[in-house]
Amino acid sequence: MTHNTITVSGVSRTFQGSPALSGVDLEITRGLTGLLGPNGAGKTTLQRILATVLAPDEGSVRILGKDPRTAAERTEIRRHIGYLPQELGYPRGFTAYGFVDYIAVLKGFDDTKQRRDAVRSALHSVGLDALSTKRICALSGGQKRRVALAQALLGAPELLVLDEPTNGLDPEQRVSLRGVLAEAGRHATVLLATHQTEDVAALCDRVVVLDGGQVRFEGTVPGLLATAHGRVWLAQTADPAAQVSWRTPDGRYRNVGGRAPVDAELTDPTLEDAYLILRGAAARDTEVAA
Ligand SMILES: Nc1ncnc2c1ncn2[C@@H]1O[C@H](COP(=O)(O)OP(=O)(O)OP(=O)(O)O)[C@@H](O)[C@H]1O
Repeated sequence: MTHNTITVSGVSRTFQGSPALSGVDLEITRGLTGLLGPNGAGKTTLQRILATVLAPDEGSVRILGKDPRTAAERTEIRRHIGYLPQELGYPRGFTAYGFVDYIAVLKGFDDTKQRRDAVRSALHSVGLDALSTKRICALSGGQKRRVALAQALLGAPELLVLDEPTNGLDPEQRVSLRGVLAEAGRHATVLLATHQTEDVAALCDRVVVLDGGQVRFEGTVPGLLATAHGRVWLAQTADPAAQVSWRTPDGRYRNVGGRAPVDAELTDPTLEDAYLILRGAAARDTEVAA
């Protein structure tokens, strides 16, 4: 195990008697790992544990070679983490620059010049140079999200825990942020929770799918895609054999999952298809178990 690796062993976490995570085992290595799953799957709970803001009820994690249960090691981990929570509150009156600079002070950037350079670089990387002196309350939702991402990127941390970083961004911004995240993934361990399967397909080496607090898939993006090969077909009608179907702009139906008819016109699956098929299998397993 290198120091860039995150190891999650038998982690469970319950809220008011309901399990949010149940016996999660994972290894997350350097590069970009996508974290997919439906609403309530446990993605945010897992990310909060990895960001050391929440402790598991059971199991343990090792983050960058350290154990967050020990105060000194937890502090050391926090020095090397950039965390973008799902929601971030901003103190009233701050400009974008002022807020990111404030976080830089809290993160312990002692040298003034280095701190200013780091703040400017983080704001530049999310395309906010021109808006850096604007008050955050006057920014749009997507612009605020970019301020939040800038504070996570400060100082090029070894571990980036990002909860839906591209949420609310317009297509140009999403694509431009892919460049930032891809660059970060060259040097850091990045865990990217998202509902955007296209972002995972475009960016990530590996993918984890959580559902009902359990790991449903852990592997490479091509590995997840391969599970859908031969299971997506086009037809003139919605095929009852499919798990889901929808009408495409050319008038034909895209049928996903289930068993393709023998003479079906198969088409290449997307990561979204593979994810939907996996979700369907999870739903069937739950029905059988009930
Ligand atoms: N602080 C909390 N108090 C009570 N229940 C919680 C808390 N945090 C999470 N939960 C519950 O734990 C489960 C997992 O929630 P979590 O936010 O981790 O899911 P998620 O995969 O991030 O969902 P989403 O995609 O909607 O953000 C949900 O049932 C949620 O209601």
